[in-house]
Amino acid sequence: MTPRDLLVTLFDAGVKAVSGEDAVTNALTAKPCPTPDHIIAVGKAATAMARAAHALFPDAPILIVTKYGHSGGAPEAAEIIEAAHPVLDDNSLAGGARISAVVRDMHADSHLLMLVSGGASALAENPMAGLTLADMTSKAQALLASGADIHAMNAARKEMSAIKGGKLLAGFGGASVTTLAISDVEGDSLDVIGSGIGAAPKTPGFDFDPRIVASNAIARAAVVKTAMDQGLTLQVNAETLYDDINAIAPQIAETLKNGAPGLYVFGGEPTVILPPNPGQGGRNQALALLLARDMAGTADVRILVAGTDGTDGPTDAAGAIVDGALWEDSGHFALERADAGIWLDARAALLKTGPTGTNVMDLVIALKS
Ligand SMILES: Nc1ncnc2c1ncn2[C@@H]1O[C@H](COP(=O)(O)OP(=O)(O)O)[C@@H](O)[C@H]1O
Ligand SMILES: O=C(O)[C@@H](CO)OP(=O)(O)O
Repeated sequence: MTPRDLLVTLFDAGVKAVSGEDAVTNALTAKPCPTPDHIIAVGKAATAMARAAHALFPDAPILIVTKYGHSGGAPEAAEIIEAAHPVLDDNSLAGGARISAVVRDMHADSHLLMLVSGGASALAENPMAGLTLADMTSKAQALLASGADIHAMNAARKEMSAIKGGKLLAGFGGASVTTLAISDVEGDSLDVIGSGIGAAPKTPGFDFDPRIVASNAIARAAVVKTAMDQGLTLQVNAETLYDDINAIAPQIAETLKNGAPGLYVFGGEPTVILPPNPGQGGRNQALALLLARDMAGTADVRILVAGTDGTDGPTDAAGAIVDGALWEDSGHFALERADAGIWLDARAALLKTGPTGTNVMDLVIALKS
């Protein structure tokens, strides 16, 4: 296996361990929930999670609200709404309205199964009275471009929303709710995932069983296990990617240059400050290009940087694979213009997986020989 193939194999193993389908099947096999009267799946991994729930409860009606292009393979009878991400659009309002209606209309002894994954914040929205779609999109765009982390983004979203931060389930009049969530946030808190669309206020008037069924830590553990099965030595496994990419790249480069041969795995979700009129890329492609710069001239390290959802920013690449031989000075211009995607594509360094059916933030996997 080439080093590049090995990196892709390790990434695939990490993603598979947190796949929407396996996460839901395993959770409901380990601890079953009551037969749902309705299944609501919302987020980028909604289709995969819904498929697993449908296999267990084939008669339950299903509503899927997911990103454009992410509903392939959905159960035939499912009601599907596709919407925009990371900045919401009219369809996000349609998704939010439909979710609200389903929850509101459930009868007194009903059970609701909520399947939540990252992206739900933008994909389904119901603005507080007096706010328009334009109010919400301009706020989201400003926060995204300012490098705000997901906690700051979601605090603002909860204030403007009538269905986030536990407000959706506050309108549930049934008997019980099971929320299964795939975490794409630091700390794996249900209040933050999808801005808390599947969370409940402190003492809900129904039986509530919330569970985190997949996370970045679970993905990294699978990467490490697969690598060790191949005889590699683990040097670092850490969830430290929670800073600006310009701060993170030199730190990782130092660790790799000074460290022993073997496997280095980092997880998290770095932030990016975008220039006006950014080019093509995402935070993983930008971080990959920074690492190519910082590792330039080295011969013993190869690094994969990718989003586990398979779509890095508004592009069709998951991320990139770089090494010390890739860098050229034109990379500086690509970095300034936030155009890493074009630069990496021209050098056949992009990693394209297509939507993966899960989303547990990002992975940096490095092999030092
Ligand atoms: N041209 C670009 N270069 C680098 N980062 C970008 C670019 N365009 C968008 N981004 C970043 O992509 C992120 C949104 O990507 P996305 O993968 O959809 O989000 P998430 O993984 O949080 O769901 C934002 O952090 C944004 O700053
Ligand atoms: O939906 C959201 O609020 C967040 C966190 O779950 O996900 P994303 O960063 O994909 O928008």
